[in-house]
Amino acid sequence: MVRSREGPVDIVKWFSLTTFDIISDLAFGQPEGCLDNADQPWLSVMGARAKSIVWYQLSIYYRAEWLLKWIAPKSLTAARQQHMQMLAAKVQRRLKESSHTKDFMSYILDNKTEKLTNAELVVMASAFLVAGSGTSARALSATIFYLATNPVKLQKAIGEVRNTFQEAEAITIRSTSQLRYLQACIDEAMRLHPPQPGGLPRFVPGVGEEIEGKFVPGGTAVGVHQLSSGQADWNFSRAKEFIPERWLEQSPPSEFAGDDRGSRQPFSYGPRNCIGMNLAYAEMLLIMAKLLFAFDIEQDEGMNDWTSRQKIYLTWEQIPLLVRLSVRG
Ligand code: HEM
Repeated sequence: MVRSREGPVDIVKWFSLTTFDIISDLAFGQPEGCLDNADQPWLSVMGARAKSIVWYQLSIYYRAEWLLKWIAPKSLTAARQQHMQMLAAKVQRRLKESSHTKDFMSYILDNKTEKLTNAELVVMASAFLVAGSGTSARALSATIFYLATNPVKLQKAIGEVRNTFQEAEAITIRSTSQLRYLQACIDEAMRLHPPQPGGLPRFVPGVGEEIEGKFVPGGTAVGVHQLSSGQADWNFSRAKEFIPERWLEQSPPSEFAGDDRGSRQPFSYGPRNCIGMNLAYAEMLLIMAKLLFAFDIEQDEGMNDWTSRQKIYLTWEQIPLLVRLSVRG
């Protein structure tokens, strides 16, 4: 674990390294060793790959994929290619060395009814690694940001963890499921700063459908913009404030009883929503509980506008969030 005796640490980077190692281990039976080698290429390549997606979307929208190789910045195209090569190498390594424990790949490879080609396995690897690491790291970073900028809530979350556990070894996936306040902090952070901030498009089927009282013709792409719906005053009371309590049952019903909780769906909704949601909560609660148990946390100067400074390229641009961690007194 990182200590900031030498100064602040970029918590975005350390969460990203942690979640990448976890998903790599679960999916491929091979932790990538990112926490021991913070300068490995995976994170930078994945960041550049995310940025390159806007060029693909643009060219698809205008039906001009052939233009891509001229308009997309070369560095982004190169990062995308490097990412695919690294994924292909990872898949090959896993195919050569069968895993001692059951990983996600075991189930895919054991499936004899639908055998996947190498190319399909690489795309599947990409889905697991990209969907399963950056998203959780983003939610964790946002939770730390909002806690560090709201010291009263931070103390409440720390209190819950330290009163529940007397020793670090007792902090497990099973035992952290009882941390209601911490879970509410994560939910509130994902409301204000959803890891997938945009509206994931879906096409209206057939000739069209009525949506919210308006007819929308078939073939139209529709979606609910998560960042906007999470922060809309008509969905949430005191919408711009970080108030984890709104996610907890309260009696008598609080001022948040009228919140439209369903308007916020960070894991999407319906048959193609996130298959990793339960895993994500388990992983986030475990990481966050261990961090708050062991460290006192303070935000570094100049970080107050962290959320408003970053751009969105399908997902958030990765800019550092500097915090000071000191071993609890
Ligand atoms: C806070 C953490 C996470 C968030 C906010 C999140 C969010 C999402 C969202 C919004 C989608 C729908 C994407 C779309 O419709 O295009 C999705 C899909 C998916 N997620 Fe997650 N995710 C998280 C963690 C994970 C984890 C840990 C895994 C690990 C396995 C994972 C695996 C997937 C996969 C494989 C899909 C595609 C499902 C499908 O197409 O049927 N996610 N996720």
